[in-house]
Amino acid sequence: MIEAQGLSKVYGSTTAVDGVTFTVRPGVVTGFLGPNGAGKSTTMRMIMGLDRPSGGSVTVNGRPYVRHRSPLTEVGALLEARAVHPGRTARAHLRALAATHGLADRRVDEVVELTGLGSVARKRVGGFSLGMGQRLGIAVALLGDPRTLVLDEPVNGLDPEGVLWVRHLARRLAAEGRTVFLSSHLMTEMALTADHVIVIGRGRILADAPVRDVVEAVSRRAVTVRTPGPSVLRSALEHAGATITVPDLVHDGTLEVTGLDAAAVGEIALTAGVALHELTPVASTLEDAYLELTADAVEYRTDDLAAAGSISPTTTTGDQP
Ligand SMILES: Nc1ncnc2c1ncn2[C@@H]1O[C@H](COP(=O)(O)OP(=O)(O)OP(=O)(O)O)[C@@H](O)[C@H]1O
Repeated sequence: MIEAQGLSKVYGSTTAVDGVTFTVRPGVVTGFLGPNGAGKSTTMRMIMGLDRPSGGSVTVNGRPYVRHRSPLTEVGALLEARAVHPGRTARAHLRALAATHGLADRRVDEVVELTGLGSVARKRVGGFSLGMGQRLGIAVALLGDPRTLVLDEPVNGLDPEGVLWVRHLARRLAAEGRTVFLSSHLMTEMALTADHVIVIGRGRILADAPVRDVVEAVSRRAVTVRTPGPSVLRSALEHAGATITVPDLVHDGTLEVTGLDAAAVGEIALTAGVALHELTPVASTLEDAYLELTADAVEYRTDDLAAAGSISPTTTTGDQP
């Protein structure tokens, strides 16, 4: 379990992380999504005790990272810019780490096997591809058989087979009851891997909810409707507070409506006495939801989604620059 409470990090005039509060629970894969510079890596570094918070706190399995006596067996991490001596072999690197943490060499063999590094374990790390480097980083994270895993962009640089491998690994580790927190900017990948997502933008939490709720909150609010009476329907819908995002461009009576779900649009059409030839909720993906969440003013989007669905925003108020 990872618990952040009012966690902040300020670098000079940049507020990288702005008072975030969230809990990452065991038994599920939690995705950490956000555009570049959103504060994901900074948050993960604070979880791992590599950056000192400017405010608030974060604990792993009930304690700050630095207060764990054997942190490697408590939490394993893959963070960006991992420093590995390029002249060392992967196995030597893992054995050195294992030795300093009192772990048996047998565990090194296990993680080499688990991460598919068998064929390159005796090669120098300096010659590794990005993908092999990622696998080695994941091997390090798994070395202490930790209850909690923090993986920053674990699929970065992996080929499709590697991406699939990370997905299965993350799901298996969560199914074993571990806490799995992984960041990505690949929305589609996250939709397939994560059960729950925390979306961050400009250092603030934009959504903290099960993946399906984030997607539903967006899809519920976009509907395609086709009618022989578009102008009557349009004014009735606008009167009810909807926005017509795509007007009847090809003059076949098709409108795209946001702000109301399909049921509400159907009822308004009935009241207005307009026939409908089509009424289709627009299927959304996590990518749509994510783009919508991160596109606009933070507070508006957070409140809006919370009102539309069961998403509980962690951010409250505050002026966004
Ligand atoms: N050591 C540092 N010194 C100064 N500013 C920093 C430092 N680390 C991060 N920042 C700034 O803090 C903000 C958040 O950066 P962070 O790397 O946490 O974002 P991110 O979500 O991980 O983005 P990315 O996906 O690009 O890695 C950015 O504006 C970044 O420039």
